[in-house]
Amino acid sequence: MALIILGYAVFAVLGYTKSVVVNKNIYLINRKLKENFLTSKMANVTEEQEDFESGNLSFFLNDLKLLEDNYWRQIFALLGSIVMTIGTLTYALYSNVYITIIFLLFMIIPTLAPKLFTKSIQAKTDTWSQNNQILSATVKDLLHGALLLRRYNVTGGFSKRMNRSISEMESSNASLKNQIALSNNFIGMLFSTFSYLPIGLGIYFTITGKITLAQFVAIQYSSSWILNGFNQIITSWNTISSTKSIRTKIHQLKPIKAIASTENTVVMNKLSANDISFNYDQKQVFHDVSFSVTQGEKILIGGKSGIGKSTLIRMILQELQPTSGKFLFNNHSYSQVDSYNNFGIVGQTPIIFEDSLKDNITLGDSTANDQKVIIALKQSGLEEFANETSLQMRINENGHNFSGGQLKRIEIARALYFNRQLLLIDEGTASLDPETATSIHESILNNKSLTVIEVDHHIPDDVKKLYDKVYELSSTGLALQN
Ligand SMILES: Nc1ncnc2c1ncn2[C@@H]1O[C@H](COP(=O)(O)OP(=O)(O)OP(=O)(O)O)[C@@H](O)[C@H]1O
Repeated sequence: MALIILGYAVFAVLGYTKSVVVNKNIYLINRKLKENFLTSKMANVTEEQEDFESGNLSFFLNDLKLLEDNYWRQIFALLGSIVMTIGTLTYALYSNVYITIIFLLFMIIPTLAPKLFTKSIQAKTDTWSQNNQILSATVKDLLHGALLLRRYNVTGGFSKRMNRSISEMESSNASLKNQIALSNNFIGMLFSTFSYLPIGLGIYFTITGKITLAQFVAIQYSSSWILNGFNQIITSWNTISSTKSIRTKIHQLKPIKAIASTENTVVMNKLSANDISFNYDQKQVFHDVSFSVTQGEKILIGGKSGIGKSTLIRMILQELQPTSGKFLFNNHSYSQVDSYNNFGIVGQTPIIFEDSLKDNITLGDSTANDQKVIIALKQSGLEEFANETSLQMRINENGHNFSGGQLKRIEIARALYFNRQLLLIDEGTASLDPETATSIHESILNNKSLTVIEVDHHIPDDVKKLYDKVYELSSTGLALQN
């Protein structure tokens, strides 16, 4: 009795140890995989990528979870089954080679069966993944716009879209699980059926004296272990193959590019645009645009909405290539990495991270020198936060605990902290009240060491006076206004 209890206890400890080892490995694999995925996506982002946030968020949370359950855990299960099967197979072969081979031959058919299901399971996994992405985009959109919907008293707004996304995702989830269950049960049935047939042969051999009764019993017992082992191997293999498209996407991850750092900045003397023309496909946006800006100079480029001001900024950043003409930095061609190393950008909507004020300025470098951050805060007009206590202040989601003007100044402080000598401002103050916009302009335009190219079409005349040059962009080129 005590021996039996001890046996069960040993099995329990072994079972627990196996789980701990598997979970430790899954932890290490997931950590590495998720870090690599996120770093690669962040390092290779471009403005053109559709559904970048919702698509990747869904892949990160859903597809990688599916990969854990249906790939990594199955790999460990597969290894366990292989060890068990080889062990019992060796024992069975030792008992009687011929009967064991007959058992194995009967298993060929169920072993081939998963091929029937591979394609349909993969297709259902792909549908599940797409529907998860659609649902993520819907959830992100609805939570982002929840307050607006409430303010219009239409909390049920977009309910059709929400219901459709949820139901399509859940139904593809159920459909995928059903398909895997159908496949596994079918394979299980074949294994059971084909394992009974050789038993008849075993009985015949025993009756005719070709094998002893002891051998027959040994083979029959071990055959059920072998059968289970094979069944588990095939089932795991079947589930593993359903994750093929997820694994393909991981293999296609682009390598991590060099990340821009303050060490790579060079002294800026001049940036020039020489006869720049640009088309989106066949549609001409503008042509023959030329200008230059030297160190410390501030220029403003106006022009009606849709004329191509943001397009021009993206070309300066080398994110878009001109149809003809060339941009030169210090009289040389330059790459996108050069532009990211040397140019700071302030856009219409501030990009704010749910983190400390310091991390928002140093972009996550909490080991950065506080004094350097404090200087950047002062230079950008955020004196009230230019102290060590305020640096640790947490900025809420979307910067809700800061004003629009303060968030804008945080973006400017970021560029100054990173020693960006050329600031590209794309309608940076358009959403602010005139007083705040003027005050922000004053702190930027009075900074002698900063070079500024700003594109905006609603800058008041008294602020226009602060620029060295004011241009007007039109489809036929750039005209100097002062
Ligand atoms: N990815 C794109 N594909 C095709 N056309 C585009 C694309 N992005 C912008 N456009 C078009 O190019 C033109 C210039 O757009 P751009 O955003 O540069 O104008 P803008 O002067 O900055 O406008 P605004 O002042 O309203 O911000 C517009 O007609 C716009 O519709």
